[in-house]
Amino acid sequence: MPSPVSFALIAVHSLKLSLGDRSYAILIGAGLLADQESYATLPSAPLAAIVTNDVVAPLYAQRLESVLKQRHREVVQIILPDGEAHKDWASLDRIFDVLLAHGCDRKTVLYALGGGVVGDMTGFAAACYMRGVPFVQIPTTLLAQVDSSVGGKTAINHPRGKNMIGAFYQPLLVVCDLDVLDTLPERELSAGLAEVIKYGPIADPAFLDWIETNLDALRARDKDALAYAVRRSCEIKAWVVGQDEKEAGLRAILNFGHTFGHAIEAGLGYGEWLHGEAVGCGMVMASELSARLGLMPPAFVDRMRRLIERAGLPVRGPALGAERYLELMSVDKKNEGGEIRFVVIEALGRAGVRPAPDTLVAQVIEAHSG
Ligand SMILES: NC(=O)c1ccc[n+]([C@@H]2O[C@H](COP(=O)([O-])OP(=O)(O)OC[C@H]3O[C@@H](n4cnc5c(N)ncnc54)[C@H](O)[C@@H]3O)[C@@H](O)[C@H]2O)c1
Ligand SMILES: O=C(O)C(=O)C[C@@H](O)[C@H](O)[C@H](O)COP(=O)(O)O
Ligand SMILES: [Zn+2]
Repeated sequence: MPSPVSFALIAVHSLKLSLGDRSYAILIGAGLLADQESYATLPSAPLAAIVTNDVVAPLYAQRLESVLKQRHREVVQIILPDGEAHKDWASLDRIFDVLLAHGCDRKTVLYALGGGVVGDMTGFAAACYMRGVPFVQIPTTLLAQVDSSVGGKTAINHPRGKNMIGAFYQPLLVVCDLDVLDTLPERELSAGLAEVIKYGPIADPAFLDWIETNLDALRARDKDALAYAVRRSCEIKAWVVGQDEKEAGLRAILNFGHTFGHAIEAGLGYGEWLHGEAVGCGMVMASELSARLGLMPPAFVDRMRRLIERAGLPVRGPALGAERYLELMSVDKKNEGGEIRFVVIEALGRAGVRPAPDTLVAQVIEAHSG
């Protein structure tokens, strides 16, 4: 595990995700989106496309287009409908239609400007268009800055399961501009905190302590606190992905809370609960499972539930019924041979993946839903 940076005023910081010739920088700082310097290492190409949505476009697309026009002859904007419900084939088709209509070629650079939904779809479009074009992540939500923009998981949803159609495809660069978090709705900030909290129990107990101490500052959008949270989260994610890009093993720890969380998202039809909300609640359930398997003490479940609640997140799942949860969780990429596999905490800062008896999982669900 990389040793943590000190919690102090951070200007622009550059981390590296090491993946051989596909390594890339993760820039973190204020005002980076409209700073020409942020993009200096990118290849020059005549054409570029900004992929964004109808909420983010009015806020930031023009600013990005102005700076990119200094690098590219033509910059196309592709504005998708907002929301998780649109992380689908129709949005992907729209991206391909516009790219083809503008004669975009293999050198065309795609810039994902938005949250995780835009980032995941732009990455998948970049992986597919002409069998692969370069793309850049410019995450504009806390969740996207601490998690989805880093690591190259790209996908769309299927009604039966979350992120079921996708590819591993790495960006050339990630640009996290902390200033854009100013306009983020409070509910979305809380959703991002779920993925920040995740890194503590799976990899870094000291970070969990730090989050508990600094949660109020994070919710008040203190820039130093946010800078540290983004930086430490990206450090941990880059450390994991750098060792296991395609989730042969270790990377699955980043899925803590997601087996239950994805069931909630799919079960409610994508969008009613935010991804971060479902993951927050899913982490309470996965903590309970860890305790019922005898791996962690009951006090750990209380600690996680209290922190997730303090972050402004729901801690009880929707009343879908244990049987429906189990049915939904039977569609999960971690499953093997028809067996549902869960990320559990084995010791504070260490996670593992294992199956659990349906009866035990049902008890966990009954205890934390409805
Ligand atoms: N690829 C990965 O590794 C990974 C990791 C975590 C999550 N995800 C995916 O990410 C998605 C969730 O991402 P999200 O939480 O960013 O949701 P999102 O992309 O839907 O964005 C949340 C909301 O905030 C709006 N928004 C974005 N930036 C804004 C800004 N600066 N100011 C005001 N509004 C803004 C968006 O338009 C949207 O309405 C899910 O689909 C999830 O599966 C992927
Ligand atoms: O990067 C990863 O690996 C993660 O699991 C990060 C998760 O936060 C993210 O939600 C991811 O998209 C879930 O992956 P999936 O393979 O379960 O779809
Ligand atoms: Zn997630």
